[in-house]
Amino acid sequence: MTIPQSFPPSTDEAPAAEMPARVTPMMEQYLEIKAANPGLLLFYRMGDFYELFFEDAEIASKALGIVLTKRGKHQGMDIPMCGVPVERSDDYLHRLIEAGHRVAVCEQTEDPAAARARGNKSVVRRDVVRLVTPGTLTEDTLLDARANNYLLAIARARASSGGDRIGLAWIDISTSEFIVTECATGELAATLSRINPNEAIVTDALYGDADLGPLLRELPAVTPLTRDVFDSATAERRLCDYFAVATMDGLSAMSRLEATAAAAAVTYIDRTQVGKRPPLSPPSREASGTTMAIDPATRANLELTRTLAGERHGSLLDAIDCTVTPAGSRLLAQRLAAPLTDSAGIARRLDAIAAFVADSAVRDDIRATLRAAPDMSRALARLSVGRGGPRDLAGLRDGIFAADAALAQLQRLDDPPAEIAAVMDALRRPPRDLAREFERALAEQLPLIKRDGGFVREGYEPALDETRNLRDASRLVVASMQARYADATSIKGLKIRHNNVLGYFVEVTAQHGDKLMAPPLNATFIHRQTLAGQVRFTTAELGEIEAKIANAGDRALGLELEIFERLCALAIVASEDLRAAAHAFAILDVATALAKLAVDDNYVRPEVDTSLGFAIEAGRHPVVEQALKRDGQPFIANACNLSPVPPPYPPPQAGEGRVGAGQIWLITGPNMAGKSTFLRQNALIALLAQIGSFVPASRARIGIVDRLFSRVGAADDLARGRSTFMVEMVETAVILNQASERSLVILDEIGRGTATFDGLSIAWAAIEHLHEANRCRTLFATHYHELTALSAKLPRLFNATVRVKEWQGDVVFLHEVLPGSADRSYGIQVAKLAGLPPPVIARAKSVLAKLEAQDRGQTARALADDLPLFAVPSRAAAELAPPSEAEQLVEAVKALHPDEMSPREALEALYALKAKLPKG
Ligand SMILES: Nc1ncnc2c1ncn2[C@@H]1O[C@H](COP(=O)(O)OP(=O)(O)OP(=O)(O)O)[C@@H](O)[C@H]1O
Repeated sequence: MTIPQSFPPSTDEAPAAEMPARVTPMMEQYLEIKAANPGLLLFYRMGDFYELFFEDAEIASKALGIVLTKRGKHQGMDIPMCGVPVERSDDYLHRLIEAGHRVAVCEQTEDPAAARARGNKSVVRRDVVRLVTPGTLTEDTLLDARANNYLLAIARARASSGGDRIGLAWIDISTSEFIVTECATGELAATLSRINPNEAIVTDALYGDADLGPLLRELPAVTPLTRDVFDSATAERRLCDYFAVATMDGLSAMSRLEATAAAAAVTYIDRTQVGKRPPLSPPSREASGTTMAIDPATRANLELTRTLAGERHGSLLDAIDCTVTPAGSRLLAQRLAAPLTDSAGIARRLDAIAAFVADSAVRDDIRATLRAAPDMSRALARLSVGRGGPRDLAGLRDGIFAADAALAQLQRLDDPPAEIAAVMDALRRPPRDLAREFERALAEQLPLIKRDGGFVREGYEPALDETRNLRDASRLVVASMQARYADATSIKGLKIRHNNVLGYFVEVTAQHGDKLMAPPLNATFIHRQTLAGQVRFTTAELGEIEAKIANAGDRALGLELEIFERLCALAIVASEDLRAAAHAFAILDVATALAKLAVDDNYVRPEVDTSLGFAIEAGRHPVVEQALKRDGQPFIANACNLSPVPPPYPPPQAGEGRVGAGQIWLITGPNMAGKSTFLRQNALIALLAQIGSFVPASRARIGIVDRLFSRVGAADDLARGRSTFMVEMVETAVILNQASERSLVILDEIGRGTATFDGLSIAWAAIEHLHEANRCRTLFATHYHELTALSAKLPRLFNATVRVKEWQGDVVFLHEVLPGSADRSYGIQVAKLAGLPPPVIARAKSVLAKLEAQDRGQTARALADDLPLFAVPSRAAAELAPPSEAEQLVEAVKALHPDEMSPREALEALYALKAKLPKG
């Protein structure tokens, strides 16, 4: 929008007259504030409304579906305007934020009377009190209770070892969590999809970067900022300032790059909260490699937190989420997004679940306690930025009492494992006096917002009781006045009512109106308003009593607000202890929920160690099993063994001798037999084991998986100009280039998106590469039965198939995974089941018969004999050839980002480049 520099005039806040010649003081103020907040919609407070003008009004009216009106003119043109009532502004804000907008909320910061006192033409002072952006929300109404709301700052720097490094800092101000980490640029996509931020901030230069820019612009909201926000030289100072400490050393160990991102995040929070600093936990550092790396495609394909259609229902998270509190649900989502790679950490979580599996009585009692406990961390965050209400104080009170209840219940556990012992310590922290004080202070029924008053309990503060009595006594006087007036005028239906515009008034029906307006009654009753059915009056006596009531009411509210601030301050002093207890509740919720899931759905404790093993007995798919159960269908459990050495317990249906040696399972089988389900269930079991959950199997031994890759399902990515096949190949390339021995790879029908022979050849070569170069644990499902010939040459390749039965020309799916290979796909039978017209089925059968006459299998067997299987170029060899000096120089220049460098950094870079030149 272009902001008009000169404006039609007016003398006050009344709507501008048609075609005035000067800028109104109010519009002048509006334009100044608008110019100071570029890129944001301005909610400009006028009485009970937030008004929007010009292009803001056009955008908001369209996004919110509200009426666009006009107010005065500018340069002969109407000024578009729309408004939202302050009372319901949260709802409108929510919709604007969802639609990707950011909003500056501008309030009146003085009483209109004070403005009038300054002179006729004075405009009420207004200031922006807050910028509402997707990553900096605190209100319950604006937040999803079950999901974290992260603001992520992303900083980039050149590492001393060469290549770029990325520093990341993410904060949920509604819960105070603050985490930092570093990664290589190649890991950014996986890291972003793990953090799943609601808003990211980056430098202008990074936003425009040819490589990383597109990745960033895929996030739900990205705000590019000027370089100073990401200035590494001032980062430490800004962080110290925020945390009010002399040095960050005592709070958190961070790299310079992490500190740069962290400082950018707190600077942005400072800006958006306009001076109110939400308390944040000191940044906790996430060391790289401590979580399982899962790239965005795998995350999406495995439908971890959302299905491919974008629904929570049907995702793994939805299937395993038995938590009873929003904070527990958030923690479970966090854990699922970042499975651990440290077996001790996993064991700690599993121990806690095991304790609650063993003691169902304690588990059920804890869950009942948690169900009634409020979301303390979000209540606390709202109170600390001045947006809390009486119910938030009550939330903290109830939370502390719930901590006592939970502690008593946990003490019934015989020998609490480490995680539960830590939870118990945290639950002891919040000061009990605080809860007792809140208990004494707060009334039974609490209003949502403090300005409504009435939340302080009678008897808590004598001065407040006195003022309230005065106010209530005056109200009684009004009641008796009504009776007296009715008597004196002989109008039975005379009422004294109240509204915000007129205050107290006498109301009679239209038929009695004339009587009060005629002598002698008109000496007492002063006409105020005539409506269709009623006439309204006031009297001098009523005016007086109204003033008394208003004064007493104002005084009472003032006292209540003072008490509120006092209580709020007490809570803030105890905020660290309260947050610790809130987090302990979340841990307890997750542990008891996963224990309940384990018991209800018959999950077992996995054995997770540092080996490269992978042996699942009677594994099931957690989501498909639940869906089948709802329909009364059983899920057929299947074993899987990808361990490099024979395990002590061979899977029940395994073939002779070969199972233990197989690292790649090549699964062939008819359509609809359950290949994809089998692939995914094994990946999900590994994932569940590493978040520290029991798993759907009768036994599972899993050597830590460092990266999980999947290539399943196919969808185009038209937005990025990629066809289905291209997407498939890009994802396959990532796997072949990056999977290591510790990775777990699942590949479903590689190569099916192209011509048969191209597809078969690609699948063939990919398996050889996985076997020889990647050497990772792999599940590979395919309809190319020719690939099974590879097992003759690849010693760690094992053929498995999903069994079906043919019955009267139809196919019956048994869903059993067995050693061996399928001889056919039964595609035509499945097509028949799907309802393809009989002539098409008949024709397909005859075409198939002809095609099968030309035996492709023979060619494949010959290929398996011929191919130089071990000629896969080793990565080490490729890495050995050192780059030339010229290549090194070019790489070094390419890696420079002049827009992100200070003059000093630029000079240093220049020296470094010069030093790289060949001597002489
Ligand atoms: N182990 C199982 N027990 C019971 N039902 C199963 C099992 N595995 C799969 N199913 C059912 O069979 C359906 C098809 O499974 P899936 O999609 O895994 O088959 P597929 O072999 O990959 O098929 P296609 O080759 O056509 O992609 C599933 O939706 C599920 O309802």
